Amino acid sequence: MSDPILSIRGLRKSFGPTEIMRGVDLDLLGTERHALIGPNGAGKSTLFHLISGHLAPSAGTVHFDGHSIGGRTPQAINRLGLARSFQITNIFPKLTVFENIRLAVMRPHGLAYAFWKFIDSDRRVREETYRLLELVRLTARAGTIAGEMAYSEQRSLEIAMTLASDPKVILLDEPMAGMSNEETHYTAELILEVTKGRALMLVEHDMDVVFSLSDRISVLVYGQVIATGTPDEIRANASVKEAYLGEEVAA
Ligand SMILES: Nc1ncnc2c1ncn2[C@@H]1O[C@H](COP(=O)(O)OP(=O)(O)OP(=O)(O)O)[C@@H](O)[C@H]1O
Repeated sequence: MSDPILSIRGLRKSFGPTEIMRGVDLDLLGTERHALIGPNGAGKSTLFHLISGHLAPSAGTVHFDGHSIGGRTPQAINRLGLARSFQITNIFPKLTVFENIRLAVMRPHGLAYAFWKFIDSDRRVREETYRLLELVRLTARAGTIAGEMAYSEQRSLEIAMTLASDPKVILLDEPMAGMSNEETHYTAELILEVTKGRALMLVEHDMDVVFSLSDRISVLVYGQVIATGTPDEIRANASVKEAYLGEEVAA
């Protein structure tokens, strides 16, 4: 399944006297879908913050695509090809769907908002914007004000915006949160489709999604990875059952 594109070793994070990450080792392979699961407060969001540069590690290393990225800024890490979605907070709710995606397409080029008019004539930006619209099945919504769409459509938009920088690694934080069963199913299919050929790391509480979408799963408990393996391996792992999954999911 390819070599690791992201390697985490001995990662620690303390807030004051409290150690939240207690020596995490984790590899994300180049084209795998890898879910991070664990009980509330285990440190999943903190680990994402440490990978994406929103928090600096207290100790340990994070290597991404040949670069040591621990402690770099989110912008610097993003430029190297790691994109993180923050649910729908990346969206500009008063702009149209098209304008949102166009903005995301332009962002990696460092073009300022003021240049929109000029850029409007740039065929490549338009083409790429339409390609992404189509990829997330929002072409018919191009002219819709983003904030007026259904939650799952806003999620699709957000995924398109995450893809705009053509990242090698995508971190998705609870992509199904707040969705109906139907929306969850739709979004899972979409994630499968749009992350082909890239690495995905996913934090998600819906275990049906986790077990059907993932190539591998890591279980984080109290700031440590207690197991990494295929869905079948994780289901059968006695310490995972005991610490987290219980009999219900394992059955
Ligand atoms: N900035 C902070 N300062 C102090 N404590 C923090 C900070 N951020 C997180 N924590 C603590 O770290 C622990 C892990 O939190 P984190 O949000 O990473 O867990 P999680 O696994 O993502 O939980 P959930 O599944 O509920 O989202 C929690 O006890 C939380 O209170």
